[in-house]
Amino acid sequence: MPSPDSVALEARGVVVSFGGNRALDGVAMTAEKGRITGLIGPNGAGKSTLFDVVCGLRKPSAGRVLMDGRDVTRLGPMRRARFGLARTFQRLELFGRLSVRDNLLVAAELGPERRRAERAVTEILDRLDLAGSADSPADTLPTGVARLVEVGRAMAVRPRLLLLDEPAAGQDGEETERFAALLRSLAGDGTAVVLVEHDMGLVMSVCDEVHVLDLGKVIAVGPPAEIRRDEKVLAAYLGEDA
Ligand SMILES: Nc1ncnc2c1ncn2[C@@H]1O[C@H](COP(=O)(O)OP(=O)(O)OP(=O)(O)O)[C@@H](O)[C@H]1O
Repeated sequence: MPSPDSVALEARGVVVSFGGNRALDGVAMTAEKGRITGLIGPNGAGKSTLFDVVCGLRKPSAGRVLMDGRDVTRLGPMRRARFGLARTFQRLELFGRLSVRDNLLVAAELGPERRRAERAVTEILDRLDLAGSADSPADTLPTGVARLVEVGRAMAVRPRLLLLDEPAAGQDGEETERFAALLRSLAGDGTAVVLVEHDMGLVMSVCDEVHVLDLGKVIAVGPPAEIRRDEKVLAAYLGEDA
């Protein structure tokens, strides 16, 4: 059991229905500071819906969300962001005509580092190895790089809880390796990182713990080595359309 002080995020008994479809059916999950928590599951399992609930974009019909032990279930996305939550989206949400640097500046100027926003952005660009693309308009970037910019924009608000929705989609092998190192260094700073990702190699190599969702229910929680040979998990993925 993690100590209460180390838990950055706790979701309890979360229920979300779309008409008759229970997208989340009593879901619980925790994410700890300084650790990378994977959230995996076949298509339609409920991963993005759980992110929507955690960041305040969707109200659950039952259940609670706690950040640093504080119940934020009734708070909107802006208040949660002020408490230190940042998120990237599966569908890219960059300002296409703004440069990479300006995309990051917009975020940094909203965060705790607004008084040194330009310096903070330069540091992030270096950390992401994006200095060479700083002046490129976001809509000219290859997808893998654009996803990295999204992560940089989330980093620019100095989050304590960072939700990443398929950040490695579109990256090649080398980019994914660099990205894995970045995730480890973010966790090393004390950030609680939650990773939704279909690249199982990445999930299994970087995550400290993995939660598996299937049809709106958590079917397994554990370290990657256990999850990889869990029969319920294997069965859920075998049932997925290739
Ligand atoms: N806005 C919506 N309206 C109706 N149904 C929705 C909506 N959003 C999600 N769903 C349904 O809820 C379920 C969970 O969807 P969700 O997108 O959370 O899954 P996911 O695990 O993120 O899938 P993927 O890996 O394909 O992104 C699916 O059955 C989906 O069709």
